[in-house]
Amino acid sequence: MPGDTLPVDLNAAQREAVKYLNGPCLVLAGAGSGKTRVITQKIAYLLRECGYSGRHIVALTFTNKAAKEMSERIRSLVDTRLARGLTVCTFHSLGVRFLREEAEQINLKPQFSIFDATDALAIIQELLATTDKARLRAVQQTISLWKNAMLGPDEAAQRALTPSDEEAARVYRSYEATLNAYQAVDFDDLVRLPVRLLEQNTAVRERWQQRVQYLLVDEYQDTNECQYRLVQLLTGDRAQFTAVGDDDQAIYAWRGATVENLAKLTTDYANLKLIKLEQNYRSVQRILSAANSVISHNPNLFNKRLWSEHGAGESIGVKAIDSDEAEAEWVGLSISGQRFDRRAEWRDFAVLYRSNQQARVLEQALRNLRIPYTVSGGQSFFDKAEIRDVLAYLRLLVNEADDPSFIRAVTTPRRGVGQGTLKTLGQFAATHGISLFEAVFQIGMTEQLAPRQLEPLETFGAFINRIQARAQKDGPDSSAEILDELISAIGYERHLYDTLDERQAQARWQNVLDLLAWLKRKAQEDSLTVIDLVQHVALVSMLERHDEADPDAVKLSTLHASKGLEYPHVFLVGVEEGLLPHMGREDDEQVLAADANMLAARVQEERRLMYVGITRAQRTLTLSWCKRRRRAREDVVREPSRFISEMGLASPVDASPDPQANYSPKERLSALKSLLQKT
Ligand SMILES: Nc1ncnc2c1ncn2[C@@H]1O[C@H](COP(=O)(O)OP(=O)(O)OP(=O)(O)O)[C@@H](O)[C@H]1O
Ligand SMILES: [Mg+2]
Repeated sequence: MPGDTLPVDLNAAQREAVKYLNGPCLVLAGAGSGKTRVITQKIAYLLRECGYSGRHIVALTFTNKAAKEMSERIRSLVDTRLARGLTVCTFHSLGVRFLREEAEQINLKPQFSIFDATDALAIIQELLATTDKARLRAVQQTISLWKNAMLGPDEAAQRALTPSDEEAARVYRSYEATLNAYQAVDFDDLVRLPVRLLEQNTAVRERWQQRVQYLLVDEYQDTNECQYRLVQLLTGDRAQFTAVGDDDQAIYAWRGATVENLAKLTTDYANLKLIKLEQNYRSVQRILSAANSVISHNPNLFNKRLWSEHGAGESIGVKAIDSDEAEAEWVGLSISGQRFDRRAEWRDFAVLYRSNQQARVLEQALRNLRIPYTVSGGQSFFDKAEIRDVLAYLRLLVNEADDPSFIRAVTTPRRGVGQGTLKTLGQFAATHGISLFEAVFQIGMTEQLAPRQLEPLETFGAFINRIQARAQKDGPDSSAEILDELISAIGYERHLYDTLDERQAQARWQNVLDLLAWLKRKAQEDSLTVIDLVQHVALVSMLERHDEADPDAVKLSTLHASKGLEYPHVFLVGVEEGLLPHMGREDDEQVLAADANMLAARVQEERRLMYVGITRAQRTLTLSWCKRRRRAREDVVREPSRFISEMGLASPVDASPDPQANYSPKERLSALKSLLQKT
């Protein structure tokens, strides 16, 4: 029998959740109630007390960062030896591992490429032959929703009712064929393909069910249909799993996630153990009350109310400011002042916002004030041109069939391969059903290209082959060396200085160096070969930036990316109608205005996002909204968000928690001076 050496810092309900092993278990509870803690402690319990081997436990988190934090936490709780083989990762990373092992079963090479949203959009653009961004994105979104609902091109075509869905269904078919030709999968496939294989192939299913003896899922409310199926298939009839979630924090409906998955568990598993947690360990009571008050305006599936022993805390501040620039500066000054007054660290502060576009002014203001900061959830580092350039080479090394990477690599830096050459090469490849890279070695025999066209192609081919041979032969120890060799052989630094002004070239080269340093560190830490690295990178680019180290810096983050995290002091900026709740672009606004149900659903999802934001705060929360904001080069008049009045604050407008926060810079400076004199 397992002993009872659970740590004392679990309450009765948490303990029950940790120790429950008689089948499926759902922990349903509000923010900060220790759901994630239940998962970590349960893994430790399984390893230490119940004789589970790490190899048989899989824990799924929502982001790579959350996975990393969870692994570290577990390693601090149990002996490294015990945790060996343990899998803590995102659904998508698990999908990559699965597909690499099972690739042959679905006619995929284990070195398949993973296409991110930008790659996918480029393919759709080519197929649709339009540059209308809104239309492209709509098609992409529709395909993605179909994939997540496990609908293939045929089924999609059958169900398509509107002309735009019919168009999307046509594109879907060619899109699949294109991915196939490139030996590539997109993000949705990382879950969809494993599900399909597990459903169709009994031997594979039994093997995986043997392997996954206990499964844990964090942030369960944001799983989609496909992810739900994966959980079911991996755990089989034994259904040994624990899912934790909070329906009030479901913020990914727009990506096909469905909170109904929570309710569905209760119907699919008659023996489901449902555990609720009610004590919040994160925030002071005022913050919790505000969160409870806002979310009570939504209809919900499960009723829950949180309480905290942390005391009332300071009152929540709401600041109205003239413009977004003034708001950013005010936030920066307040943080500096509070850091001093509260003897806090920079890392104790987070600034959260609804939309990525808000980051730019905030970054500018913090830079001006010399406040260190990191940004997460922003425009991905991996979307920068220089990063995509370098990664194209790596992707091509790993998967020769990746034509988009071939084109990018062979033309950057310029090496005398022009559009005409590429076109001839493309036609040759298409006629023979081979990749562009293969075509390089075969087209020479046909005299379709002049010698001066052929020569740079062949040189390029030989160069890639040479490095490829090393990458395939050498183990993780050589990853760093191979990377260095590749970058210097490409001559990328010189290319940047040749094509850009010095300042830009310098900035971009620095990004490349950062990428290399990060790749090398990853290779070393996790003992990854160049091939492993490339697939790893594709996943990181999905949600988060490469901010793995935790420097003492203020955290700037979108609300979406702040999920699951906590900070002593939170500034929630831009709390305005139109921005939070977000109504999207103008065309979106019109669509919403015409459809009451859609509008209501949107506002509810935005309200949950507001709830997520409020509940990130441990000790203080300050909101701000701007009377005017720049929108597409125009100043637009704004109103405070309805969510502010829904918080039920005593005197909502301009009630600042910290009287000093209302000081002008000059006043603040003198306040600081006087404080300095006193101490
Ligand atoms: N029993 C406990 N005793 C003391 N502290 C606890 C306890 N349970 C959780 N905590 C702490 O409370 C905070 C919130 O816990 P955790 O992050 O696990 O909550 P959560 O329910 O996952 O929140 P979210 O919904 O935001 O993801 C953490 O700092 C955690 O260490
Ligand atoms: Mg959590």
